[in-house]
Amino acid sequence: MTHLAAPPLIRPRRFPLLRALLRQPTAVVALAFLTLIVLASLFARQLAPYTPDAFDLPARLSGPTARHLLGADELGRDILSRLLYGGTKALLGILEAVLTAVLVAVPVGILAGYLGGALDRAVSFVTDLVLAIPAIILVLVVLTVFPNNLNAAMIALGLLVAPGFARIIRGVTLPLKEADFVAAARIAGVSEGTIMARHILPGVTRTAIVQASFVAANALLFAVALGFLGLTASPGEAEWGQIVAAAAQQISTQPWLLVPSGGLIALMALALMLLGNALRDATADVGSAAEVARPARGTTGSTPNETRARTAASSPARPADPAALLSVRDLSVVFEQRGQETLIVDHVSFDVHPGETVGLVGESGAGKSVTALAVLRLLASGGRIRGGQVWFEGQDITGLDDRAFDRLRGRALGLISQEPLSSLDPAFTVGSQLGELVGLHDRVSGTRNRERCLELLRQVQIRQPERVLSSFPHELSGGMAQRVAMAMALSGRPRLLIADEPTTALDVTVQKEILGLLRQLQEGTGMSVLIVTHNLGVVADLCDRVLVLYAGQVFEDAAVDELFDRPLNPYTLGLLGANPAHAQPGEPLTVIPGRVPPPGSWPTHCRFAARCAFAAPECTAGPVPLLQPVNQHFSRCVRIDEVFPTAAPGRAPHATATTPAAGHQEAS
Ligand SMILES: Nc1ncnc2c1ncn2[C@@H]1O[C@H](COP(=O)(O)OP(=O)(O)OP(=O)(O)O)[C@@H](O)[C@H]1O
Repeated sequence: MTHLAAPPLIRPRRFPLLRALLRQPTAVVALAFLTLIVLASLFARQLAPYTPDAFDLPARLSGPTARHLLGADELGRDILSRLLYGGTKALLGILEAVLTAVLVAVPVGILAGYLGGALDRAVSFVTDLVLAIPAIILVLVVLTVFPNNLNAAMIALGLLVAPGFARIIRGVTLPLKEADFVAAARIAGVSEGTIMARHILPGVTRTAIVQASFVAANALLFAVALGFLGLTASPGEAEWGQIVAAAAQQISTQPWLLVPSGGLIALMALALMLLGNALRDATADVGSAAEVARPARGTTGSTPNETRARTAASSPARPADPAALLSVRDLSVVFEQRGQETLIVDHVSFDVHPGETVGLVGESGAGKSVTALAVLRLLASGGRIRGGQVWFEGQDITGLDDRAFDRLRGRALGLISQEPLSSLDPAFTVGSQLGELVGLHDRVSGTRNRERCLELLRQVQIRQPERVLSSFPHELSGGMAQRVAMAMALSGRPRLLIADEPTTALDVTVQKEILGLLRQLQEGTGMSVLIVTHNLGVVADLCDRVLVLYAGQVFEDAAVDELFDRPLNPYTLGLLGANPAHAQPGEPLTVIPGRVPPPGSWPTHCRFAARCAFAAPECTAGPVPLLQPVNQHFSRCVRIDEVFPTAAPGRAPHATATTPAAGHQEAS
């Protein structure tokens, strides 16, 4: 029997972006360098060995010496001191440009993306216009109005880069606007202004930081260029552009002079760019959830609808459950075909606790298998996880490299598929294939290897294990092949077994045996099971919890008894109504009218609305969030109150979402 280690607690991590940034050596070096320059400039008076204009004529045009560490210019002025004193002006200019750009671009980008319409078109027009005119020309115009004024020039620069910056923020706002928690806040009656400030703004912050660092790098080069041309500094002033200009004039007599000033500016620009790149990578590491705003905290005196909507608002961004063996959060999967990506699994979240069996049900094409296979990184070619996290035993395994993940899969994570024969090589005996796995996991050979193989075959209740060991796969019946496949999955002593429709290919009596075996194995080993099935009977028999998927989304997530006693989603009602186990003799079986919309043509509103008997205008008004009307019972339906007055405990649903029809229909 496998003893489960208590999963380590997931400690909430603070400052995830900073942590991700500090894991990158280039970012650490760039940050350290920039901090040094800022501090040195701020404390120039204390640090500089001379005043910026102190002459030392004997030392003129000297290279580095003990008196002048970075050399002296054509008048014998100390280069180090001049660079230190000139830093404040350049850094202030950068700050002005960045602040102007951020203060304009972030609100404008959010407003344009969130409100759309005329404002969006106006921003788009202004952006195109500004991008068509070279920034330097507009800054020169500003400098003719405000001669020699770096502040005016840098504010103008900030205004000029703001439209492009705003366009990026707008792009990040668009998907956030469609997020479930934003829909929930809207349904709860939260004002648009509050939604933008509390839900959208935190979601665009990281993008804004990355962009700001690129603006800073450009602003530095711009400020130096203006100083170099003498447009924002007087000749001989201790200003970085002027220091470079003076050094450039002496290039033939003392080329060294360009090294400190040019080097400093080049290194600073490089550090800012590297920091921007590192921030972008760090943002990607932290995950797409990085762009998901924290939901609003509930307030006292909320109406039930508001409370529900807020509860739901927390669900897409709800943290991984530290008590869960497997915690999937906001998992999205796309398939690419002919260069086009189609969303198949859309922000699916669920937990599997130690020893728990969780069922994934839904009609064909709902995304059940893709969800399960994505957890195991076994997506068919063209499939890709686009977002979300998978936590296993308290560890975020989303970012594990393939080698580390391989060590997990096949050991802690096992799989049995719907086609057992496909997991067996027809060219080798069962003994040879099972023995190979035992050798890999237990590092035993010879008699001990064979003993373990026999033990595994007995564990899956194969009566003549010796004979089966020497059999080839084609000599096995379907049920026998599935038992062998289970023995192979068990050889790594999995803590979680993913069973992808394990009985689909088997006849009814064998199905029962295999399901009974699965239950016994689960109880005997304490492992958890995630089972993909069409069959609600299997769910009722085997599962502790069930997740109803529809068109790539979770429609209902509840404990099994709760789901069967008190379904809170019209789609689940439809599935239950269509279950042949509930058919009355002589009565026609009910079916859900219509078909599941195929991936790529999902509406932005409730995906089930077109087939739902309870559909009302609010169902097609916008995206429908996953609500939590009852503790640990989630449902994606905006009409729970009206359709299921049952949300109050103990009351059964009065209505069915299905229409009568002749014929037979399971969940598929
Ligand atoms: N290899 C693939 N290439 C392209 N699209 C795929 C691929 N595999 C799955 N899909 C898409 O993903 C959708 C969901 O597939 P999935 O196998 O997860 O459905 P399911 O809910 O398990 O249904 P079923 O019970 O019929 O297996 C399919 O309808 C299909 O559009």
